[in-house]
Amino acid sequence: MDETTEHSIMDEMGIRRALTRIAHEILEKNKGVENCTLIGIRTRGIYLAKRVAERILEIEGVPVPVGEIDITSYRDDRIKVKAVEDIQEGGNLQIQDRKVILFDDVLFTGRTVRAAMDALIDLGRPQMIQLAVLIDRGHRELPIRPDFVGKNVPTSKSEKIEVLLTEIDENDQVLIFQQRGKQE
Ligand SMILES: O=P(O)(O)OC[C@H]1O[C@H](OP(=O)(O)OP(=O)(O)O)[C@H](O)[C@@H]1O
Ligand SMILES: O=c1cc[nH]c(=O)[nH]1
Repeated sequence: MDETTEHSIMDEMGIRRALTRIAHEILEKNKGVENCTLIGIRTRGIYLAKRVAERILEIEGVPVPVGEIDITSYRDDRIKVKAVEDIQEGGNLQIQDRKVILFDDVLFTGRTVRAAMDALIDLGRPQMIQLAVLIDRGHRELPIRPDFVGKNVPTSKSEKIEVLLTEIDENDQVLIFQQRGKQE
């Protein structure tokens, strides 16, 4: 592995509290979740969206549709469109005229989110798009600002953030690394 000097900056409890707060903030900003659809960007954004939907159900007693988007093939100039799938029901999700809340684990340059927004707009015209991220590490290269943030983490460009989630990793944790060979 390239990375050295690893530090944990968020543990399981910290992630749980941040997602609970984001669930409350989504409910407050949207005055409920009527007409809202949560869409997670592969891979970990999907699990974050699912967890927040579970919190919203607990708090408000209202189910909110959750979908996923895989933008691997859209990054930068690639234009191929892939379907948004409903990971709860296995079918396609309607995003036309919906308030779409996009989820990703880390926001860095903003290129992934831009690609996701391009793909969504190709698929149908959402009423609006909001953005939720677990970690905002700065260094934006595009004018993109999240509406909901688990934790703002000032970083140098030579550092790397890694989000671990129990759905696919050994535990829930956020790590920061100094990448060897990269200048601060
Ligand atoms: O704002 P950006 O500069 O686009 O960076 C953020 C993206 O980087 C990571 O994905 P990555 O492409 O590293 O793939 P991964 O999800 O498989 O780690 C992360 O999951 C975000 O989607
Ligand atoms: O530090 C970073 C930057 C982009 N994407 C990540 O997952 N981590």
